[in-house]
Amino acid sequence: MFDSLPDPLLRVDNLVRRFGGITATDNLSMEVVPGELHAIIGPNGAGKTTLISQLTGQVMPNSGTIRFAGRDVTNLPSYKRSRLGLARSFQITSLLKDFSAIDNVALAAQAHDGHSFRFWGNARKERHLRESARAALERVGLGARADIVVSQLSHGEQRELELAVALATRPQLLLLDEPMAGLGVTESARMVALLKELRKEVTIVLVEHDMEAVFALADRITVLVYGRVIACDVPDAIRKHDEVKRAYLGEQHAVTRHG
Ligand SMILES: Nc1ncnc2c1ncn2[C@@H]1O[C@H](COP(=O)(O)OP(=O)(O)OP(=O)(O)O)[C@@H](O)[C@H]1O
Repeated sequence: MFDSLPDPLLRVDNLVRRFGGITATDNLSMEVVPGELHAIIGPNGAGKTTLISQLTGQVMPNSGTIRFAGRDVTNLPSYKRSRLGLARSFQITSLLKDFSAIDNVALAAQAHDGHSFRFWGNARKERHLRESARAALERVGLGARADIVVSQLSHGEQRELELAVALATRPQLLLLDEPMAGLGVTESARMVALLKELRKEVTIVLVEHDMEAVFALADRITVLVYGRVIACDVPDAIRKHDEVKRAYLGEQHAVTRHG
């Protein structure tokens, strides 16, 4: 995809995070360049979610640095990173089930603009919030479902709504933690098609166990095992990488064949 890599949008250097005796992030360094879809894969417990949580500021590292858009954000709280343009797709569990799809997106946009949730009534009235919320819903294909209450949306639609909520903050970098989890074949295909569109507009870091989706979408793939980066390369090279095959892809293949 790139002849020579542009300056990174995100740069992680020597990141370490321990939980008791476990080193969940073990001297990890990586870069994400503008415009790429960078996937992070690895076996269960490899430290993928812990890494994403450190990028957003929900978990603080023991040591190392995180630079985003040219700034050292290692010690910044989550809301300040969000203002700089770093967004994590909200989990379904954080959607407000009794509110409509558009209310959920408008509230997220409002919170990002720095208003308190106690003024949620305004999110229903303020035109610019409604308009940007509607635009975000259109982008994920939920335009016609804007007024449906979340609890009435299908699982796949709720996943799409999570994306719209993240997009409403107009991020420079979108962090997605397992967007395909729990989706059926048709819903997964829809999500892949949607991410193919979104990647044209926003840089994406994708944590995903669905290897078909990862290899269809990623420009580059970083492979984690026990909190360490064992490889970072384009999909074709990752597929052929001996240590990756041994540590992860080979093992998955064996599970699929015999499981
Ligand atoms: N809050 C925590 N307290 C204690 N240990 C934790 C905590 N969060 C993560 N861990 C441990 O850190 C390691 C990495 O976990 P993490 O959830 O980041 O892995 P993962 O690659 O996202 O796994 P999965 O693919 O199963 O989601 C695991 O050994 C996990 O048990």
